Amino acid sequence: MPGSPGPTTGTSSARSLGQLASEFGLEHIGSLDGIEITGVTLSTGDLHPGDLYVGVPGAHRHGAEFADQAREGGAVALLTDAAGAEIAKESGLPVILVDSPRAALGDVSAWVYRTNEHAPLLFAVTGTNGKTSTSYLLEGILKQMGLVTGLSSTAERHIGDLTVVSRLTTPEASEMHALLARMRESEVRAVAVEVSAQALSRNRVDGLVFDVAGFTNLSHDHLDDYADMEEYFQAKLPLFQPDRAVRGVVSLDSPYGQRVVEASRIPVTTIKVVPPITEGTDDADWSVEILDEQAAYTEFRLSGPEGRSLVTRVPMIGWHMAADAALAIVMMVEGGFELEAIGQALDEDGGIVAYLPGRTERVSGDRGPSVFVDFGHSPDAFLNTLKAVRRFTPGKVIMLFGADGDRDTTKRPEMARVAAAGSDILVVTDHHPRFEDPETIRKTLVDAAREAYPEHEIHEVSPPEAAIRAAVALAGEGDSILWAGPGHQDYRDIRGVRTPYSAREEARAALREAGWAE
Ligand SMILES: CC(=O)N[C@H]1[C@@H](OP(=O)(O)OP(=O)(O)OC[C@H]2O[C@@H](n3ccc(=O)[nH]c3=O)[C@H](O)[C@@H]2O)O[C@H](CO)[C@@H](O)[C@@H]1O[C@H](C)C(=O)N[C@@H](C)C(=O)N[C@H](CCC(=O)O)C(=O)O
Repeated sequence: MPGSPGPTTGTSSARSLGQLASEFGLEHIGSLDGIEITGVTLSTGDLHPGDLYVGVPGAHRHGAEFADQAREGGAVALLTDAAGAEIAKESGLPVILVDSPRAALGDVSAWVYRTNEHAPLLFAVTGTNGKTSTSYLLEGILKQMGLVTGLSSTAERHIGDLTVVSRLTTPEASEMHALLARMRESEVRAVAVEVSAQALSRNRVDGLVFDVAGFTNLSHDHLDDYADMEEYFQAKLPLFQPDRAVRGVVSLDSPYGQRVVEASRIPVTTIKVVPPITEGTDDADWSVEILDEQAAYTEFRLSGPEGRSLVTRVPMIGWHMAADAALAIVMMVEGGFELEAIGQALDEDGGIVAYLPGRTERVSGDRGPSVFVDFGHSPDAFLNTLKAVRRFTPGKVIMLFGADGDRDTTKRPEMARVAAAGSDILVVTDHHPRFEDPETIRKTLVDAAREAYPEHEIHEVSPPEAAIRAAVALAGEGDSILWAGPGHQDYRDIRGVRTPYSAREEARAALREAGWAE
């Protein structure tokens, strides 16, 4: 079942529905006598027999409309609001009433799954860019320290060595707690969780208190969901309050970092790259100095209080990846690990060992142009990745990208301008058009780039299969192609249909066809 962590296997025993109602002081309709629940879900798509189905009023439908389907799938009760109870009154399911099912979901799930009994060390990472990278790097370094780890990220969820597909960056609270219960059964000791602003706005991490919360940066994104940057910024702040995290590590590399520090009500440690990326920020507790940038790795020195320091390598390109790795290390230090022990473990392996699917992932071999596939889809992400690629590219930098349909449209012109400014050649193509006309999206991008850089070489090629082949045909030995946007994803959303598609596979095929790879 995609996205579902699956049922727990029994070490988390069933809980009495009557006890749940009395524990939370909740009213109910129908008898709860003898009813046992083994899980919680708010989606019939993720339902397991024995679940409590939570009927949430959604953007499109009230979840209670699916109560019959839930009962047929094995749900033993419904938790919903008064409107939901009215909708589901013929379902035959006993109903527990709450004012806001979404707001109740986290605490109820934590109780059902006993999440806070023997909880692993919990790390949360938030920010516009670098959430996935920092989470994977945390997981990688924790593994190098010999721990059994868990991961919840945009790309994948990991329970030890088992991989579960991700649908949302941060799963709904019921799925999150079920995931943590599975992790406990697998004796996971430390978990890295990517926390989106949407997750904080929609109660998806309720019922959890993270040991350490990390902030990467904030820049233009998600203005389809938030009225402006200020509202988007404010959505991040609840993570840095005592009911959500014990301590925080905040990067000062974006101007918003300083404001996160000021608004936090938990002890916060700061980190920043030197020389600074953002002028005028305070000195940070920890600093990151980039020592060497190569196509295969970035080497950096991390220096902190009391003369502590380490030098290591992250197997990714760009200062921003070193910043993410350093943030992960300082989060571990705040989580109780000794910097010296971390340094020793990394030295034994020649640096950090982590594979980040579709994060400036090099898909080319030794011959021909270097080709990188990246997930970055904001102006800031484009800027950093293009700078990194430029640094080790002796020849031309070709930027291939498109923009998301039915998502923040205001960032498109800036994406195009940044893409043109940092490249020698632009190839504009399609990404997920969703319900928008792909040609119109491409036109916005091409027009914005042309207006800002009239002399720039721009090609408009659709579909992306043809665009990557066009980019490869324009490239030679010593050149680089950066394909920004699709990253790890294995589909394209075209008019609501997820068509199987992998940019990484397409890029490899294009290189083979051009004779650059076997
Ligand atoms: C805007 C938003 O967050 N929407 C989420 C919301 O959908 P919705 O309110 O439209 O739900 P609905 O279709 O009205 O259905 C109402 C309820 O009925 C249930 N239902 C519905 C149909 C059915 O057959 N069975 C069923 O049980 C649904 O699970 C839901 O609980 O509840 C759904 C169920 O959990 C989510 O899948 C859905 O996320 C959608 C897919 C989404 O795209 N969310 C984005 C905005 C998001 O959260 N993005 C961030 C991105 C972060 C980043 O890029 O950094 C993320 O964390 O992923």
